[in-house]
Amino acid sequence: MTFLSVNVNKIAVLRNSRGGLEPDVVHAARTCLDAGAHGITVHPRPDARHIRSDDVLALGELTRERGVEYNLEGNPFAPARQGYPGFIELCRRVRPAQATLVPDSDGQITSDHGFDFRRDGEALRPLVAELKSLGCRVSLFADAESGDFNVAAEVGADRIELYTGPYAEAYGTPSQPQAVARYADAARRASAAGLGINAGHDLSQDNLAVFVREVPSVLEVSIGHALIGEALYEGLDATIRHYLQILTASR
Ligand SMILES: CC(=O)[C@@H](O)[C@H](O)COP(=O)(O)O
Ligand SMILES: NCC(=O)COP(=O)(O)O
Repeated sequence: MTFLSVNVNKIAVLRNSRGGLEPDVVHAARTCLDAGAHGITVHPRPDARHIRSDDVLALGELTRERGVEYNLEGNPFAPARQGYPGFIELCRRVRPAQATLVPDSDGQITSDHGFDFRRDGEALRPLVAELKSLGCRVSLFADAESGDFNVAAEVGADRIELYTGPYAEAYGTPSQPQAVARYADAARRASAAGLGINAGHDLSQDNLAVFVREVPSVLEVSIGHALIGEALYEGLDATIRHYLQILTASR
């Protein structure tokens, strides 16, 4: 079964909009895990617009206590600044089970592309090596169109995370079949290069079933934005259970 890692960034967006401690990111993450989610994802950004360093540490403790996967995502090249020690330093402090490296620029609204492995490979190599020495599985954010998964494998990555924004955009439109075919092809090429496959960005209860049914070997999806929105209507516990039903039925 494809694992569900719940991204709780959006809980922190709501909390930060007023200051204070509510809604509580750790409480929300615990509720997701109680409902059966396999892990927790966060993607702290240097501007600390949502998840902050203290959240990263607190969720590290929760996931360790619960024995579940912690997936820390972020840009390893963004410099440290006041309140943000840098992505690799956060990984040194919490040693997440999985570190997902994402090439986003500071101030970007959200992630919108994967690595150019030919251009970025040599810069990634020592970072991947350090993360692996910390005990992290390393995943690299990737576009389905990338032709260079062999380079990602060669610099030491264990997995790629397919950036599913374009799939979500194509879903329900006449270009859905071509989009699905592109992702299925990407997954086959990445598997052939020896990489495991994760996927994420703008996945939802609407578009998830087709993705996991048609794209082979997806080990994990990380989902946040749509899921937290859906939880406003359905409740967090019920929403997680619906996602798990979708993933179980698509096995
Ligand atoms: C890499 C990825 O697709 C997600 O981590 C996404 O970028 C979430 O980040 P935001 O919640 O800041 O949009
Ligand atoms: N890696 C993708 C992720 O964590 C969640 O992305 P989204 O569902 O918030 O778009």
